[in-house]
Amino acid sequence: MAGSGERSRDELLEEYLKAAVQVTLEAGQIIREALTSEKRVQTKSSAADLVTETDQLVENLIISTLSNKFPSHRFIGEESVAAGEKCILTDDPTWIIDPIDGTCNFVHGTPVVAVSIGLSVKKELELGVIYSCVEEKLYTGRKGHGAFCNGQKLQASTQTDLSKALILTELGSIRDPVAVKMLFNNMERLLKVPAHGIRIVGSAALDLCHVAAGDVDAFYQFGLHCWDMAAAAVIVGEAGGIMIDTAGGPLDLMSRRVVAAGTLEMAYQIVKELQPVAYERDDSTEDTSHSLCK
Ligand SMILES: O=P(O)(O)O[C@H]1[C@H](O)[C@@H](O)[C@H](O)[C@H](O)[C@@H]1O
Ligand SMILES: [Mg+2]
Ligand SMILES: [Mg+2]
Repeated sequence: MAGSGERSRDELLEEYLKAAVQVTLEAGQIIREALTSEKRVQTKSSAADLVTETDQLVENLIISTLSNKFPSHRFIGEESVAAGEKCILTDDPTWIIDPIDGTCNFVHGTPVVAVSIGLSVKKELELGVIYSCVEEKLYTGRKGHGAFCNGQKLQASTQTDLSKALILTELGSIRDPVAVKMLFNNMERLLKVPAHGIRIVGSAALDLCHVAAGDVDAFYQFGLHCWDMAAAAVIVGEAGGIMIDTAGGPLDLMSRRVVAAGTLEMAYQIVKELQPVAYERDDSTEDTSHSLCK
């Protein structure tokens, strides 16, 4: 039991959640205000993998704010990793940050953009905050304490039949013809079941919030990153949903692939239809770029 001077683990996690919410709302306002302004756009792993000065400014704001409050914490940020920082998860409290999820939407002024901040402690995802900046919908989840959208409790879908499912996915920023063909093949296989429909909104984090809210039945993707999934893994789990590997095993945060659904039965039916698209892991240190998608 913590002494009177020390805070309990529960109090610490509550403090972490509060700090994450505060900086997420601040970041969301910056993004909302910059949505229709002139942007300086650069590319990363492909001509469709975009980054703007707002992504970088927001990530710096989040990291500086949280590291000032919690100096012993570590950070995995999408744009810091793009600038060469390592994407390695240790036992230390680690914030896993996507400053703008939906940057391509942001560049085009499409109002489907989010900030995503997850926290891992001893390699366990403990809390997640995702803010849909234009809708002003704040999704939060803390392990063992439920998931909420603007304070309303979230409950994932109970649908177990793939032929009655509405599914979300993302094609990502890969433009290699073979990989694109494989991504479309997976969509075709699901439509042949036939699933009710497949939708693409351009933000994996918001896709996963829809799974947590129960207004779609499942999401899957090959090619997303740990910062797209970290916060959502807590929110989906706390809403009664499930996030697993595309091969059916437990979620592997660094694997660049995921199936999320309201029920395990739904997730397994999707796993059965999917053919793998191999991407280099987020935490990969070898040079495998010749054989894997980036
Ligand atoms: O780069 P941001 O942070 O916008 O993340 C998106 C990826 O770029 C897409 O490839 C991916 O398909 C998802 O849409 C993901 O949300
Ligand atoms: Mg992202
Ligand atoms: Mg991003």
